[in-house]
Amino acid sequence: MNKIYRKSLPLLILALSAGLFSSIISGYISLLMRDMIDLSFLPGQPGFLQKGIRIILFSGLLLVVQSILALAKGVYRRKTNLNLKTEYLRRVFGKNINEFNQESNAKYVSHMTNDLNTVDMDFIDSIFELSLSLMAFLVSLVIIGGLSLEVLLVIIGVTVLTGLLSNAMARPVKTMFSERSALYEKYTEYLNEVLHAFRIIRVNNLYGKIRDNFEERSRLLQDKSYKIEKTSTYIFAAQNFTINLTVLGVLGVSVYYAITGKLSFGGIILILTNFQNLMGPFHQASELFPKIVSAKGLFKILDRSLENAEENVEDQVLPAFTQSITLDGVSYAYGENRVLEGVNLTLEKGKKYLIVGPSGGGKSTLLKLLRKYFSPQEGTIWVDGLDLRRITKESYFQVISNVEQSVFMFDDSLRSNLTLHRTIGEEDLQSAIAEAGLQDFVEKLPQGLDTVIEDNGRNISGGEKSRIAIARALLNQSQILILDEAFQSLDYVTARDIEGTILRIPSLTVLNVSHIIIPENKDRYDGLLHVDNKTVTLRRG
Ligand SMILES: Nc1ncnc2c1ncn2[C@@H]1O[C@H](COP(=O)(O)OP(=O)(O)OP(=O)(O)O)[C@@H](O)[C@H]1O
Repeated sequence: MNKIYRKSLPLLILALSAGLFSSIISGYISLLMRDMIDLSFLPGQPGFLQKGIRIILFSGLLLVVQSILALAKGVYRRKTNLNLKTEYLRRVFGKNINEFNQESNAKYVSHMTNDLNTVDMDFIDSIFELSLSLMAFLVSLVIIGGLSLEVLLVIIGVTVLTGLLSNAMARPVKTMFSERSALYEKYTEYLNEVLHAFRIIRVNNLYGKIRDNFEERSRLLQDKSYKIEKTSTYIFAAQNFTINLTVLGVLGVSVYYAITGKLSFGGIILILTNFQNLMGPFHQASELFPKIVSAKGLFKILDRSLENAEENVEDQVLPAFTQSITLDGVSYAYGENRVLEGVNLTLEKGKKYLIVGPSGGGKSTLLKLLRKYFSPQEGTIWVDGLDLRRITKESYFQVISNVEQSVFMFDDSLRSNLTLHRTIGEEDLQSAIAEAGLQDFVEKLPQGLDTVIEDNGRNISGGEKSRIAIARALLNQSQILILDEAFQSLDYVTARDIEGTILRIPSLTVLNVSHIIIPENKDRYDGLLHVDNKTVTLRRG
C-alpha cells in the first residue's frame, strides 16, 4: 500500500521544492532584518530604505512560494488519499471469496475509514511537517553557523538535549495510541454485529445486556482517549518548560557574545529568529516519529488483511465449458475437520446433478471447491482438462453461475438488479423473467422493471429474491449453473416449474444442492450425488 505515495511524485517534489525555497527566502529575510537593525545604529542609516524595500519584495515572493506549497501539498494529499482508497478497494476485490468471507466486514470498513484517515493525518501530514522543518533547520544551521560557530554548537547541544528529553517523555503516548487503535477495531466490529443482530436483540429482549456491553466498550475507548489527552497535556506542559529554559539559555549565550563584542545587536535578533527552526525537528520528532512509525505499522496491517493465504498462478483462460469436470483424489479439511477425502468424480457437460446428503456432510464445501472459492488441499479438479487452480477467476466466473441461499439485492431498479448493469436485449430479459417465474410479480409492480428494490430487498419477499437470483443466473448465459437450496423459499408449484425449466435447457450443466426433491422433476436429473462420510457417491447417471 505504501507504494501509493510515489504515484504522485511530481506533485510531492513540487511541494517539497517550494518548501525548501520558502525556507531559503525566510532565511534571507532574517538576514536582511539583521542588517536593517545593525544599520539603524549607524549614523545616517545608510542603505536602510533599500533593505526595507528588499524585505517587502522577498516577503511578497515568500507569499507566492508558500501558496504554491499549500496548493501542491493539498493536491498531493487529495490524490494520494483517493489512490489509497481506490487501491484498498481494488485489493479487497482481489481477495479469494472464501478468505474474504472469513473476515468480519467491519474490519474492512474500519480500515477504509479509521485507519486510512489516520494514515492521512499521521503519515502524509507528519512527513510533510517533518520535511519542511528539516529544510528550515538546514537553512538556519547555515545562517547561525555563518554568524558564530560557537553559538551554533551551544544551541545544537541544548536542543539535542531537550529534544531527547521530549522524546523520552512522549514514549508512553505512542503505546497508548496503538492500544486505542486496537480498541477502535474491536469497537467497530462490535457495533457492526449489534446492528446486524437488531431483530434478534429486539425479539429476545436482549437490549439490556447489549447496553451494558456497549457502555463497557465505549467507556474503555473513552478512558483510553482521556488518558492520551491527559498525558499529552502533561507532556506538552513539560516540553514548553524545557523550551523556555532553552530559549533563556540561548538568549544568555547570545547576550554574552554581544557584550564581549563577538555579536552585533542585529546578530542577537538573527539568532533568536532562526533558533526556533533549529529546535523544530528535535521537538517535532517526539510527536511526529511515533505517528509515522505507527502509520507504517498500519500499512503492514492493511497489507496483511489484503493478502490471500492461497495464491495460485492463474495463467490459463477457459473460453467455454465444453466437456467435463473431473475431481481427481480431491480432499479438503477445515483445520482438523476433514470434510472430503479422496473424492473421484466426473461431471459431464449438459448433464443435471442433484446433490443430497445429511446436514454437515460437505455439500456446500463441494460446491465451494467447484466455484473456485478455494482449492483442494490434495488432488486436482480438472475442467476440460485444465487444472482449476490455474484457470483465471475472470474466465471461470464467466462460465459458471451461482444461486446461493442468501441473495444480495442492490439499492437499484429491478431491471438493474436482474441485468447487473450488463447490456441485455429486452427479449432475453423477458424470457429469463418468465423462466424464473417472475412474470406475475413484475406485472403487479406499479413501475414494473423500474421499481426500486430497497436496502438489500427489504420491500420484496424471500421467494421473490430467490427468483430474481435465478433470473440473474439465466441471463448470465453461463454453461454451468450451481444452485444451493435455491428453491427452499418458493411454493411447491413455483419451485417445480422453475426447476423444470432449468432442467430442460439442454446444454446447461446443473449442480443442484437441495433438500426438497420434487417428484415430477426427479427423473430429469442424470445423476444423484450423495455427499456423506467424506465421500461423494454418484448414484445414478
Ligand atoms: N468455514 C468453515 N470453517 C470451519 N468448518 C466449516 C466451515 N464451513 C463448514 N465447516 C464444517 O464442514 C463440515 C461440512 O460443512 P458443509 O457446509 O459443507 O456441509 P453441508 O452438507 O453443506 O451442510 P448443510 O446441509 O447443513 O448446509 C461441517 O462439519 C461444518 O461444520
